[in-house]
Amino acid sequence: DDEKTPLSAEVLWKLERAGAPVVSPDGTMVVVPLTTYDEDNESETRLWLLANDGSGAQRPITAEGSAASSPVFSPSGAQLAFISKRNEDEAGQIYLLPTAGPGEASKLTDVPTGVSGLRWEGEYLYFISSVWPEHSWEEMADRLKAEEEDHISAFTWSEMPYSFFDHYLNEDRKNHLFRIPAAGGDVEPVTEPLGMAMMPAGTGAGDYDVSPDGKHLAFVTTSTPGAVYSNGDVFLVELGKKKARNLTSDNPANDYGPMFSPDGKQLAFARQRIAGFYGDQAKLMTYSMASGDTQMHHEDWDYGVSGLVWTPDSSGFYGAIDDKATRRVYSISLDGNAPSPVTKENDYGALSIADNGVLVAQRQSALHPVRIGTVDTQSGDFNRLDAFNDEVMATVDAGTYESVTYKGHNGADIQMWVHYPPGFNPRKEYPLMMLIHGGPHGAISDNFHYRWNAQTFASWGYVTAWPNFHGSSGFGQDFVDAINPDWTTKPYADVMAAADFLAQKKFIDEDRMVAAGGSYGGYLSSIILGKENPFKALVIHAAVYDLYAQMSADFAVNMERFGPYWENPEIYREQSPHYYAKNFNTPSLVIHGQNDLRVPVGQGFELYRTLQTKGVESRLVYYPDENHWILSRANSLHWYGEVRDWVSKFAEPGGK
Ligand SMILES: CC(=O)N[C@@H](C)C(=O)N[C@@H](C)C(=O)O
Repeated sequence: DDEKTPLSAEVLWKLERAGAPVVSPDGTMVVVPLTTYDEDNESETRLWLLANDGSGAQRPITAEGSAASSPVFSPSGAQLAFISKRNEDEAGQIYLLPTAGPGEASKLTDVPTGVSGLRWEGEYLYFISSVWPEHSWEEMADRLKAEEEDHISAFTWSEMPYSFFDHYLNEDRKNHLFRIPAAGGDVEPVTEPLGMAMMPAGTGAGDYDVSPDGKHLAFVTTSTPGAVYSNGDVFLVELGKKKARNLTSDNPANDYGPMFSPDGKQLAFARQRIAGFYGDQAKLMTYSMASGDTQMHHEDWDYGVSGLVWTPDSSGFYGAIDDKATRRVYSISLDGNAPSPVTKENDYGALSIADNGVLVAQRQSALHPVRIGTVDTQSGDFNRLDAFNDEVMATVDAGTYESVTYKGHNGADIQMWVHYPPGFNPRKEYPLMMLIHGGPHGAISDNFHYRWNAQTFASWGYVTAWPNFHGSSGFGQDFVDAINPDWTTKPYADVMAAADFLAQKKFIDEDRMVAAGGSYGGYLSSIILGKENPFKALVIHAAVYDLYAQMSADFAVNMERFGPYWENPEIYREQSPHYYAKNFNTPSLVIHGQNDLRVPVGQGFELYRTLQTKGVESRLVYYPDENHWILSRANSLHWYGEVRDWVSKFAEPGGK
């Protein structure tokens, strides 16, 4: 169709990105944050109200020019609270808006350190703020101002952790929970009087809950504050009392996600059992508020629990479950019956449930961005409520894709998504772009990726492939853990077998094959660089290239679980890509962001310098203002351009 355009990187940035929806208590309204991007590299998030009454009505409810996020309904549904930084605000504050019609948002808080992790429980709005303990708000405001004026940029640390993903942590400030009456009044500290802070980084509304009668607080924090490796535990306290009880002290690994049942009788949470292994499948736990008994449910179910919401009758949950390269809604009861899938294909997430059981979710696929709708919990049907992006997507000439299964390491079945370019002609021969996912303990689901969009790569004239190699999640715990501590052997064999499998297809030109990966995918790409491989070029983004240097990251691969390199050197010696530099000879595009604290940038420079020293054709793309991910519009378009130029140079695009 001449009128249509491919799903180019430019088109990706025209799309509006819908965040997590929240449904009103009566199920009639859904509020969703929607982020748009403009050509000046600016973004804006506004809240949209979608009617769940069959009318299709939808409208923005927050002002243009004022970012808004984290919507929560009041228990009656008459009001909506959200976080926004507007007018004279120095940091994000709580704003309130009536849901019944047009109205101005009114400001509720004036917290100099800002608010996050918002929940509305009974009469109160609860929130998290990163504060200097035992300081008044006035003192903190003065301190912030003084910091701005003293021009000292140094951080100092005497304990761990010191960084998280893309920012350094200020050790003097702690994450604490506060509450304020929704009707207005003073902010009251909740966790400070307990002498316990919340997790030092990445903490949010999912890390605490208040019982329906407003009497108890459950929250997650580390039971090893200041330690190199933290152990998240669930603590319970009667609000107003000074001592919180650790409900999970018997478990050496993380317990998280506390959620009181609607009848208040049980506290659910998720449990991992292997310390230092983020890929450990989480098990569903309940703690009885009456008896104090803790129970694990569905121990033998070979899936991890995630995205849980309680059913209104407190009999069980719905969850968004990573399931063989899809993410499905499952019904998970507490009556002993096995969990059962509600939806079939694609990728569902961000579940929100109304008091009457209306279940709202995001749904996406490789061919369409996130949509918002209700899920019929009997039939699994999705009833879409939004019309976001329909106009733009109607102009897109997308290719097709399919799930295939091939034989990987030792003949094991490996699932792989294969994407074909628009106008694909199986009688022609196409170049292959092999994509290697990160983690490694995640999976490529049937979802719409903005940073690594397989259809965008395909639209350049490549067949693209995403194998879910050994170590990927959603295919059972043994499959996940099959690559520990040896990160190399099986995934490398799986990727080679994927290339072989595709090279045998008549539509693949085996002289035009390239591979690209980020993070762990960059690790495996650098391993491939040091081994025999069929690729004409590699793209190596934010690579874990030096397992020893990875020790300085916020994720010191394998160290906690299998011991540090000075105790078990062979693990790291065998598997660190930098040790195979002698064999490097595949042209490589190396990409890294300065603010990447998950895989610190030195590793990108180390790899580039090694390639240059060895005279291997290579190019370094360095983003001084990006993190592990390339997030700004201009830099992302640049990234896609660099990747396209590099792969095109070594594997000419298009069918021949
Ligand atoms: C656990 C983790 O963050 N691992 C990184 C090395 C990684 O591979 N990250 C992936 C998921 C990414 O794309 O950020």
